[in-house]
Amino acid sequence: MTDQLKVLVTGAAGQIAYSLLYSIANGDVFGKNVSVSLILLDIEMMQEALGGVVLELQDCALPNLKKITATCNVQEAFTDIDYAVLVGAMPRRQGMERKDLLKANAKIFKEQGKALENYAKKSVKVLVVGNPANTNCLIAATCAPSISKENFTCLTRLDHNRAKAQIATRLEVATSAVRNVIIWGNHSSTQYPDVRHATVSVGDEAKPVPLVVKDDAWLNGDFITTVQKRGAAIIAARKLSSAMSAAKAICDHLRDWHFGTPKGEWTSMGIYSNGSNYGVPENLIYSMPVKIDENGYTIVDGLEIDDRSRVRMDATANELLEERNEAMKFLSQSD
Ligand SMILES: NC(=O)C1=CN([C@@H]2O[C@H](COP(=O)(O)OP(=O)(O)OC[C@H]3O[C@@H](n4cnc5c(N)ncnc54)[C@H](O)[C@@H]3O)[C@@H](O)[C@H]2O)C=CC1
Ligand SMILES: O=C(O)CCC(=O)C(=O)O
Repeated sequence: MTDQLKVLVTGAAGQIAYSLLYSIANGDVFGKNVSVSLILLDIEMMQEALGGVVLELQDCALPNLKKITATCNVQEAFTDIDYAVLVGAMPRRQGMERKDLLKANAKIFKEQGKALENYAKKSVKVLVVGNPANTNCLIAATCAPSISKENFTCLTRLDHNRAKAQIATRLEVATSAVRNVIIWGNHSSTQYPDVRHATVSVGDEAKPVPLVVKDDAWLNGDFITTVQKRGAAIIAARKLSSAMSAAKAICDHLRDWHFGTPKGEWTSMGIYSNGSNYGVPENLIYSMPVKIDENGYTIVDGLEIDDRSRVRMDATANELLEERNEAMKFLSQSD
């Protein structure tokens, strides 16, 4: 494993980045033995604020942090990077759906997809966070045809963590006792948080979550809608979208992608669908359960999908197909 990494974070003067950068720079994501060069990209207007973030990172006196580059220059930002954490995008406000951001944010991911194609290492691993995350990720992947589609992922780990926490709270157990929840589909209110295959540790035994919860009405009702609408609930309360929990989820996603998932566990990631898993259409970024090792991720296969799940999985795929149609219109427009 390499002992030096070049990590780009976009939207670096924004609120998620403010909660994220310390953990990356401190070695909590890529390990304490790796020195990290951080590249911080934000738009020109934000350079003064970004300068302040640099001052603070310097003042943290972190031994792992080899170099910090703050820039609004896309070529400088994307050159030779190992990881691209694409956060920079407009967040939604109260009353909006995430897909309402597509028009504003598609051009960012078109430009950054091209920059990945032209300047990044071909092995670069890309995590798209900016909303609508799945479709922005598809846009970036489409604009970077020489980079493997497997290297493009979007963040659904926040939804995964939310699902886990809801079950743990309900059962009054630690979140670490709950394993193998799944988020299927879009990072939107159509996502399907699925605990049919999840387990909870009771003593030495891992028991199926539905058997321990013993409340199918809750699992098929309020549990699902709470996870689906959690982002909106946070916006309503904070008048700002989630940042601390988003940053934590980004760290979890990157750490698992870099080091692998724990034995016997899977996680949820928005990944490229080639059309051969769980009836998900080809050429979508769709969240699925994956296990990760030194060879990359593999989709957990063979999980039984019941009729109710099928309907939910198709509904979120249909929303992604609609978003893709919109996105392709933006891609066909000249710059
Ligand atoms: N997938 C997920 O689970 C989550 C996604 N999000 C999304 O992440 C995005 C960022 O959220 P926040 O940090 O709260 O927003 P923010 O508004 O605090 O920060 C966004 C930053 O991106 C910058 N930016 C805009 N265009 C850029 C470009 N072309 N290149 C580089 N930087 C650019 C802005 O100047 C700003 O500093 C939003 O789209 C939000 O909806 C937020 C939480 C969870
Ligand atoms: O909900 C949003 O639009 C922004 C934040 C987000 O994606 C989330 O909290 O899940």
